[in-house]
This record gives sequence, C-alpha cells and structure tokens, in this order.
Amino acid sequence: MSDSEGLTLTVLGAGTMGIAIMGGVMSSLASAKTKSALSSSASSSAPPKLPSKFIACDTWAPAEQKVKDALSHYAFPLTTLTNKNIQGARDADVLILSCKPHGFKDILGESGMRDALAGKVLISILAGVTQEQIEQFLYPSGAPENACRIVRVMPNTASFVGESMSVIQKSEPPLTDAQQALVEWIFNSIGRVVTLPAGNMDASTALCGSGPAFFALVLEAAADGGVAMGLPRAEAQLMAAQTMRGTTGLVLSGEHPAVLKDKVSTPGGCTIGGLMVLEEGTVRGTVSRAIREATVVASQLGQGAKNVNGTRH
Ligand SMILES: NC(=O)C1=CN([C@@H]2O[C@H](COP(=O)(O)OP(=O)(O)OC[C@H]3O[C@@H](n4cnc5c(N)ncnc54)[C@H](OP(=O)(O)O)[C@@H]3O)[C@@H](O)[C@H]2O)C=CC1
Ligand SMILES: O=C(O)[C@@H]1CCC=N1
Repeated sequence: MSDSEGLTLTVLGAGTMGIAIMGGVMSSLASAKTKSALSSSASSSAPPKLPSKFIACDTWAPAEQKVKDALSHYAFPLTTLTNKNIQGARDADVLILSCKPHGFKDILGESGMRDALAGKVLISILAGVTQEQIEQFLYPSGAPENACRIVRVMPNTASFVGESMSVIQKSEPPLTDAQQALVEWIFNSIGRVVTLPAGNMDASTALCGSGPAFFALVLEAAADGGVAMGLPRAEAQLMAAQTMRGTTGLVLSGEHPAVLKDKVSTPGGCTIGGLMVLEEGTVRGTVSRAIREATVVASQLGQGAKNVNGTRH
C-alpha cells in the first residue's frame, strides 16, 4: 500500500503485457532517478505520488521466475504471487488488469475482490472488453460510493522499451484530477499517449495493440529481401529496424508519409521501381484490411466468442 515514498502498482496477469508495463515503468523511474530529476513528477499535472513498489500476480507458477528474470535488475521492491490475486489487489494502490480478455470474470469474481479494489483505480488493457462490461460484472446492482474506478487503456508491447503508443479511453464521468494524473503518468512514462472516446478502442487495439506485430512482419520481410540479395542476416535485420525507426522519426517530426515517399523516389531511380512492385502487390490495401480485420476481431473478444478468427474469411 501507499507509504510516504510511493504507490504500489499491481498487475493481475503477469504475462507479456504485465511484464512489459512494469518493466517500462521501472525503467522510466530508474532513469529519472539516475538523472536525479523526476522531471515528469515535477510538472503541475504529475500525481502527488508515483509507483515505487510492484506486485505481479498470476495463476501460472513459472510466471514468478519470468517476472524476476525480466525485472529484478531494476532493484525496485517487487513481489511475485501465484494464485493470490486478492492479496495483490489488497496491497495495491493502482492495478492493471492484464489477463486474457476472457479471463476477467475469473479474477474479478474472486471472493473479496470487490472489497480489495474499493476506492482504487483499476486499469484494464483487455482487448474487446468494455469499461461497462467490467463495471456491470463488478457492480451488477450499481456502483457503490467506494467503487473502484475502471479505466480502459490500450498500450502495446513496446511499453517494455518505453515506446508504447497507448490510447486512454476518455472516462465518463471524468476521473478525479489525481486519478487522471496517475493514469496519464503511467502511460506517458512508457511511451506516447492519446485519449479517445470509447467507440475508438477496438480500432486502437488493432492499430496500436496489434501494430507491432504487423510492422514486425514488414520489417522481417524487408530484411529477408536484403538477405536474398546477399546481405548478412544480422546486419540486414539491424538495417531494416533502424530504417523503420528513421522513417517513423521523420513522420513523428511532422513529415507527411506521402511527401516522404516522394522525396525518396529519385526520378528514374530504384525507389520508384520498388514502390511499383509494392503497389502491384496491393500492399496498402492489404495493410489497411489487416487493421480493419483486427478491429472486427478485437470487437468480439469481449463477447466470450471462441475462435473468432475462424469465423471470418
Ligand atoms: N500482447 C500484446 O501485445 C497486447 C495485449 N493486450 C491485452 O493484454 C492482455 C494480456 O495479454 P498478454 O500479456 O499478451 O497475455 P499473456 O497470456 O501473456 O498474459 C496473461 C497472463 O495472465 C495469466 N492469468 C490467467 N488467468 C489468471 C488469473 N485468474 N489470475 C491471474 N493471472 C491470470 C495468464 O496465465 P495463463 O497463461 O496460465 O492463462 C498469463 O500469464 C490481453 O487481454 C490482451 O488483449 C493489449 C495490448 C497489447
Ligand atoms: O492479439 C491480441 O488479441 C492482443 C490485443 C492486441 C495485441 N495483442
């Protein structure tokens, strides 16, 4: 629980994302400490207290070692628990629900969970599960005065390296200033943040949550092309990754992707030759359709639907 030094952040589900988010937050805190300037905490919108202790809960016993292997080197107080979600929730100030989408009822339905969550902020990163679904499950007769506040956020796995793109769902009614500051601090500490209405969360899941997988596929294909033409594998992968990073740097600094593309295409040169092959392969349509498909699949993940991907052509 919160002490004079800081808050306790608990993740309920210590898999890929639970570890990535804790790792990102720890890394951000550690680098602020190293610089001995908690610049974000010094800003007017920073929460009065930051996370300083961490609890990772899972049902899978080997998760404890995975968490320790990934995070112990940050040297923050870190507790790992197996089948002790209530203890993890009780000892928390702020929680991240990071189980699989269909698993939230198991966790939130545990006897004593409602009391353990009272008055706290529960951040759900589950794909396809709405804030209302969680609220109605926890409080079927309406939220009591001490109900926890549920906030839906869609981050991505680049949280681990402080490069997430996280979409925070606009809360209705608004969170308190302190709650809002805490949620924004957590996700700003692990990357960039935008806030959007509830209706945009499934598309955000496809573009930001799934996005790293889509971009990794393109990156890997580009490296393969280089290898096919004789580049050594390790260098080809580094070259593809750094080239993708440079491209995103230009776009994030304000360059329009279409202008960027045209600038690279020297008339009569090799780039336009490669671009024509991509257009013939309907890369744009295929990539856009992948985002549309993932959006539709994401929208069904919270309905308890099984094998959703198999129901679509
Ligand atoms: N992976 C990603 O890049 C992203 C994922 N998400 C969302 O984040 C959530 C987690 O995804 P991800 O990290 O990939 O999934 P993982 O399967 O890696 O992690 C979930 C963990 O929760 C555990 N778990 C299952 N039931 C319980 C329980 N009752 N109590 C505590 N822990 C439990 C799982 O154990 P077991 O494996 O034994 O079931 C598993 O270790 C999902 O809802 C997903 O939609 C959002 C953005 C990006
Ligand atoms: O594939 C999934 O369902 C999750 C949600 C976004 C990224 N991974």
